[in-house]
Parts: sequence; C-alpha cells; structure tokens
Amino acid sequence: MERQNIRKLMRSRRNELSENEQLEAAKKIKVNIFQHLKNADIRRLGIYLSNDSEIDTSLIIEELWHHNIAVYLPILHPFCSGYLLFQRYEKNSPMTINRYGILEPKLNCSQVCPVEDLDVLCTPLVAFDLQGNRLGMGGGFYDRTLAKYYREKRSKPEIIGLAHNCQQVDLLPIESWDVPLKTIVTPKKCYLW
Ligand SMILES: Nc1nc2c(c(=O)[nH]1)N(C=O)[C@@H](CNc1ccc(C(=O)N[C@@H](CCC(=O)O)C(=O)O)cc1)CN2
Ligand SMILES: Nc1ncnc2c1ncn2[C@@H]1O[C@H](COP(=O)(O)OP(=O)(O)OP(=O)(O)O)[C@@H](O)[C@H]1O
Repeated sequence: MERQNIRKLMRSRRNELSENEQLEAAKKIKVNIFQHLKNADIRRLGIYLSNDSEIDTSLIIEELWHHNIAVYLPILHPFCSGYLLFQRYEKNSPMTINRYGILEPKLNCSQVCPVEDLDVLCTPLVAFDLQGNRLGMGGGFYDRTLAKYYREKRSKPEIIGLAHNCQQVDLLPIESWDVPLKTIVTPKKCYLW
C-alpha cells in the first residue's frame, strides 16, 4: 500500500476510537511512559499537544509538570521551512494556533531549547511497524529536524514514538530519509529495538 493510503486508513482508525477509549488509552500510556523513564535523570522532555485523535498527551504533561520536568512543544520553524523548534511549555505559556490548527507556544527565542539539549523527545506518528519504522502526517517535520542527530548517532535526545495500538502495522514502506525509532510506547506495551 502507498504511504498516503496508509495514512488515510490509520487516521480513520484512530478517529473511530470513542471518548472513553481515548481516555483509557491516555491513562495507560502515561503509566507506561513513566515506567520506561523511571530510572533516567530527565530534566527536559519534548512532547506535542494531541491533534486528529492522536493519543492524548495531556495527562503525561500534567505529570511531568508535577515532577518539575521541563516540557517543550514543537513550533513550526519561522524561517527554516519544514523544520521544528522546541519551546518551553508551562501552564500559563502564551499560545497561538499554527497553520495546521494545532496549538503551539508563541515564539519566544529565550524559551527555545536546542534539540540536543532535550533528554527525551516524544514524537507523534500516524503508523508504526514492528521494526520501529515511523510514518507521520506527511510534512517531514520530524524527519528533517532529527536527520542530523540520527546521522551523527547521538545518544540524546532519546526519541520515543507515542501511539495507540491500532496504529501498528506489520511493515511500512520506508524512504531513505525516514528516521527509525528505538522506542515506541503504546497503552498495551513498550516496544524496544
Ligand atoms: N500533534 C501534532 N503536532 C505536530 C505534528 C503532529 O504530527 N502532531 N507535526 C508532525 O509533523 C508537526 C505538524 N505537522 C503536520 C503536518 C500535516 C498536518 C495535516 O493535517 N495535514 C493535512 C493537510 C493540511 C494542509 O495541507 O493544509 C492533511 O494531511 O490532511 C498536520 C500537522 C508539528 N506539530
Ligand atoms: N531529512 C530530510 N531532508 C529533506 N527533506 C526531507 C527530509 N525528511 C523528509 N523530507 C521530505 O518531507 C516530505 C515528507 O516526508 P514523510 O512522508 O516521510 O513525512 P512524515 O514522516 O510522514 O512526517 P513527519 O516527520 O512530519 O511526521 C518528503 O517529501 C521528503 O522529501
């Protein structure tokens, strides 16, 4: 199947989850992610605000704040088209809506964190396979932003995909620029490669 058709199918799959299924999934993934990170010294963590029935990250964010872990959200880069910046997100951060209708912090350069200074980066995805390949919304934002860190085989940040179990497929068609994941956390289990 073509990548675009897989996106369509997987987006409609997660859109069919009920409100209650979404809530239960959010509670379980929160437990799993904190279990996965429990012995690590995490000070800065990048994550995203859910959109299009992506797994709800709000419970994770609340818990991170509770543990005084600094939370960072993606911002569409103001002049490097196709790239993301990560900016500090606090309860009272001024927000704006980006061109995809997703809330993001209002750009404030003093609050931007270079990707290599994040300990963990949790990425959204549309589909993943059993080898850790990731398919996103089709903008190439994460692939572009992470290409350099992947090429340089940096240990930081640890990149973790977050997904509903229904987003798993056996095998995705991959492209040369795709950045594979070493960890994907779902409500049912944590995949490690
Ligand atoms: N929650 C969340 N935030 C995120 C992402 C994401 O996947 N999820 N991104 C991950 O990269 C970036 C935004 N990328 C996106 C790329 C495409 C579409 C999207 O809805 N595309 C529409 C077409 C919209 C248009 O062309 O105007 C579509 O495919 O229907 C959304 C976000 C940054 N923030
Ligand atoms: N490292 C890169 N350098 C230049 N272009 C890239 C890079 N990575 C991806 N692209 C371009 O971005 C476009 C979309 O890529 P792709 O379909 O893999 O996005 P995606 O993984 O679904 O999205 P995202 O990474 O935002 O979640 C492709 O046309 C590709 O050419």
